[in-house]
Amino acid sequence: MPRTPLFAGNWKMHKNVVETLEFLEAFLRKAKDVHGEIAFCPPFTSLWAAAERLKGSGVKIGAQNMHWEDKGAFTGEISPAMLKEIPCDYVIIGHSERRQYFNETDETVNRKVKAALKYAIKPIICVGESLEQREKGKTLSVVLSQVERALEGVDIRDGKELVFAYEPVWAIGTGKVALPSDAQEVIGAIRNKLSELYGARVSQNIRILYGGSVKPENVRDLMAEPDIDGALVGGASLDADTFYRIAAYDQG
Ligand SMILES: O=C(CO)COP(=O)(O)O
Repeated sequence: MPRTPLFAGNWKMHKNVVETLEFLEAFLRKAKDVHGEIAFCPPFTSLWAAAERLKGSGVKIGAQNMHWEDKGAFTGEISPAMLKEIPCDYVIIGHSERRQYFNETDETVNRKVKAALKYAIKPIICVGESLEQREKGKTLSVVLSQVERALEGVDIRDGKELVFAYEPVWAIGTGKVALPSDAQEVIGAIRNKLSELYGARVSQNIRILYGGSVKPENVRDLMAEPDIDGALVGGASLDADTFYRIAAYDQG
C-alpha cells in the first residue's frame, strides 16, 4: 500500500489538561509497537499541553475545528495561525457534529480546507450520510457531493497534504459499525472521485479513513479493505489501552 495508515483519536469535548497528560503517559508507555501514524485531537484547551508532552515522540496532534480567517473580530474562534503555533499537524474539518449542531456547511468546510492547506496543517475532511439518506439510496450522491464541494478551487500538490474520513452519521457513537464491504464501497467511490478530480497518482496518495464505532474488535476487518487507510476514532480513543489495541491491531 502506498499510504501509511493513520489512526486518529477525536476526543470531542472530553479531557481537561490533567486528563490529557495522564492519558498520554499511559499511551506512550505502550506505543512502541504501532506501525502506522497516530494522532490525537484533544479540545483546544489541552492542545498545547499535549503538544509539549508529545514532542519527539512521533505522535501527532490535531485540532477538532478552526476558523478560516488568520485573525479578526470573531469572538470564540481559533485561527489556523494559532493552530500552527501549537504546532498542530492536523485539523478535523466538517465533522458531522459540527455540520449538525454548529451550522457547518459545505461552503465553510471548503474555506477551512483552503485555510488549513495555506498553513500546511493537514485537514481531515469528514463526509458521511445520515440514516435517512442511506435508506433513500442517496449515500454515494451525498458523500461525493460533500467531497467535491469541500475541494472546490483547492489545488493539491501530491495528495499527502490532506486526509478524508468517511463517517456515516448513523454509525457515530451508536455502536453500529458499517459493514467493511459497505465502507469500502463508499471509500472506493471517494477515491475514484478524487482520481477524476486530481488524477490517479494524487488519489492513490490521499488517505481515506473510516470513522463510526471503531473498536479493537472490528478494526482488523475494516483495515483488510483495500481503500481503508485507518480510522478516526471517537469513544474508543478515550481509553489509552483501547486505542492502543486499535492502532496496533496488526500486532497479534
Ligand atoms: O465521530 C467519530 C470520530 O470523529 C466517531 O465516533 P465513535 O467512534 O464514538 O463512533
